[in-house]
Amino acid sequence: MDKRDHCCSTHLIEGDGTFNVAGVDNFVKEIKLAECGLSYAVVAIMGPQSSGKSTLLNHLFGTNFREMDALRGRSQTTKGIWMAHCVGIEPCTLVMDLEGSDGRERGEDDTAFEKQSALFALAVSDIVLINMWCHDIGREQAANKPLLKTVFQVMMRLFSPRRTTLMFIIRDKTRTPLENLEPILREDIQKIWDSVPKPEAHKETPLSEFFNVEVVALSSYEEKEEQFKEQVANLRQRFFHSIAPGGLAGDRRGVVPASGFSFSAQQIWKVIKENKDLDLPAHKVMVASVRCEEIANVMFSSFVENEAWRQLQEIVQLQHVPGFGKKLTFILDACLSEYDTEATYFDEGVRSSKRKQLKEKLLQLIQPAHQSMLGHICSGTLNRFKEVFDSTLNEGKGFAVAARDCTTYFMAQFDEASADAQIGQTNWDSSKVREKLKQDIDAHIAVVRAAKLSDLTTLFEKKLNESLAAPVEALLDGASDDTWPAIRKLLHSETEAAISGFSSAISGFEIDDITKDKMLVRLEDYARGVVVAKAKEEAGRVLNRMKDRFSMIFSHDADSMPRVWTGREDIRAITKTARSASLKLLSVLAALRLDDDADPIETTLSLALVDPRSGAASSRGISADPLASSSWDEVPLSKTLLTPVQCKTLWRQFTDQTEYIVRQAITAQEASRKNNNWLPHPWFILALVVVGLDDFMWCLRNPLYLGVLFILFLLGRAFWVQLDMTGVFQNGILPEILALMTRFLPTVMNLLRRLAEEGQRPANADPQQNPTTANTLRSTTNDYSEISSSASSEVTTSENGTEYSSPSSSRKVQ
Ligand SMILES: Nc1nc2c(ncn2[C@@H]2O[C@H](COP(=O)(O)OP(=O)(O)OP(=O)(O)O)[C@@H](O)[C@H]2O)c(=O)[nH]1
Repeated sequence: MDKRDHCCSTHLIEGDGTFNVAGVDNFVKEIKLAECGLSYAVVAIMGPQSSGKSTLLNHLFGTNFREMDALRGRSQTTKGIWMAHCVGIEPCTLVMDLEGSDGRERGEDDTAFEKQSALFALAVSDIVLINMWCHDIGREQAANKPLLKTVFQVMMRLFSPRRTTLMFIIRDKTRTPLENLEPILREDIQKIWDSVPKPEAHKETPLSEFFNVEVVALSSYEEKEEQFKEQVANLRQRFFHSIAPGGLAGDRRGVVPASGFSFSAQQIWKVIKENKDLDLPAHKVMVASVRCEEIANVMFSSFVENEAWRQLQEIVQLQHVPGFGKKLTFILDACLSEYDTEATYFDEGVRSSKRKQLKEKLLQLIQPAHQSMLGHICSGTLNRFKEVFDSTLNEGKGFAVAARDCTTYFMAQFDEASADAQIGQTNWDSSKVREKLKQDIDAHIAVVRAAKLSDLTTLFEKKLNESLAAPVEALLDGASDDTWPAIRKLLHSETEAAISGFSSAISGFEIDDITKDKMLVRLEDYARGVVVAKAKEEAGRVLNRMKDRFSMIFSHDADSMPRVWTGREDIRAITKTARSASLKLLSVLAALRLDDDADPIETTLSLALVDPRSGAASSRGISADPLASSSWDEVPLSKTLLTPVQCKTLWRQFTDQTEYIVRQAITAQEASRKNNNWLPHPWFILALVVVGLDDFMWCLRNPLYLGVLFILFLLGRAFWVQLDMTGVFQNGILPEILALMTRFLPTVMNLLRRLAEEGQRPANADPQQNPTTANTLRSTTNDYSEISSSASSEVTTSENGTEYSSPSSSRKVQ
């Protein structure tokens, strides 16, 4: 197997100058270089081609660099730069085998790669071994002189922050002791150093400031192998703990952390290839910046993929997660700690700045989850507040106290929960969410408060309605002098009771005095409003009420028994009483009297409607009709239920619509009288008196006389009816006798004509169409014409919106 395929070595830079990125990365992973931090050393070897460099390294570090086969002659075996991991040396030591200088393969003039690789070795290594033949010491044309010159020249382009160890390995040492050779060598080195042109800043800088020069002599491997191996074994000891102070790689300034080695070497080679000066301190910062960025990105990705975080993120979308803050703090801490560990050896400024950026990125990532968590806390707290608040109110606790206690308790609960959700690495402020929760709680309290107060108000209004509406209706229906005092008393007592109950019911709300007074006044107004509404309602149907009352009184006796019209009743007196009672109803409902103020309405109505011929009304005359007005004296419009004009119209409708009842009663009374009258007709009695019983009997015996008497009776009766004698004599006897004389002749003529017509009509003609009969009935009822009014009524709308129906459409009282 090719020894170069061994896993612990790699071709770092190929012969054509290509940096083997993938190979180096694999190599670094293989030897776990990244875990070494700063505890590693890099050794490089330079020297003429085929000078036994690979042989020395393999014996010194246990590597497996390809060595030239001695039998095949001296030719180039190492091309470019190789790197291997030293076996069994602590700390981790990397060794680079450089292509030999002054090689025939590249030609005499091609020294570019030689310079580049020398500069690379100086920039990357802690120890540079310079392999040289013993016989070259002191020689003017020594093979190592151009190499040393190159090393010193390129050193000027390297802003090195540390001293590199230059270890000269003298191969094939002779019998001349090293003590004699070393000064000659150092003198040679100094000469070369002095001959190298330096920049102004380093004109006087001694070689020792840049290099720690060491000299080691080895016997020939080919001729004295045993001695060679022994000397190499001794030399190997010097590479143990080489990074300790005073060791070969003791100056650790500017060392790139092991995890950045690959990148650093790559960048250095890139700069060298571009033939630029190499600013190692700036390079170190650049490497730190790139590597810390890389580490931060890896940490961020691993956080995103972290199973614990993913679960937490998923659950918190749906529900409250107990211990959210602690869990997330732990995951974040682990992530940042890992970053710290990885980036610990890089430049502190760069490291901190990249850590800050990583933390910001992580916090940005987790913030939505934290917000969700606060949202759950907020909504959960609000919901529990609502439940507890409701149950506290149901337990009977005062509203204001319950609201205060619950608010304090649940705000504290929120504070506790939000502290639990707080992430250690942040100082996120939850005050806005807290403020929002407080607003939500206050809004809920306000809504519940308004609802409770509304319920209470409705309850007490309902109670007032129940305790006032029906009793007031009953009181108004029973209209009497005591109606309004009774209503006032009822209103007062019920209002007092409601206010007292309402006051104690709202005491727990801790309402300020002004608002409370307003609420009580509203309740008081409501009670008054119930009475006013009921009074208006009753006023609107006063006509029916009046008719009902009239009908009730007219049709029932003092014992509330239905009347039977026998003829002995005084219909006039009964009618008057019933009308007075109805008028009382009208006067009671004409105005609101809730403030104990007397008014003249009843007197005015009585004088104007029941007894218009007496009192003030008649004395003032027709033009001073007290009801011809739309307002009452001493009664404001606000308290007027029925205006005088409306009362007058209502009264007219009332009398019209009740006239029928009176007529019926009169008819019934007449019929009853007729049925019960057993005396002879007055004419008969008069005839008896005038002609005496004998003559009367004679008349009865003589049919002719009887016929004449009958004709005379019929004529007399006809005259009586035609001349309307009953009505006539009501106006006085003398004037009517004169009037009769003027009407007598036309009446006789009319009578004769009608008798002639009667004689021609069929015997079974309709008796109802007989005007004589009708006139007879009219004359009978004429006595009561003054009671009823013939005024026709019309549809009238009162001020309070009540429609008064015309007699034709209104319901007749039966
Ligand atoms: N004289 C002498 N020859 C040696 C010594 N060590 C090794 N050699 C021989 O030198 C030859 C070259 O050996 P390498 O180790 O391949 O030399 P190198 O410097 O690595 O060669 P390149 O990689 O091609 O530059 C081999 O034949 C070795 O046997 C030594 O100490 N003295």
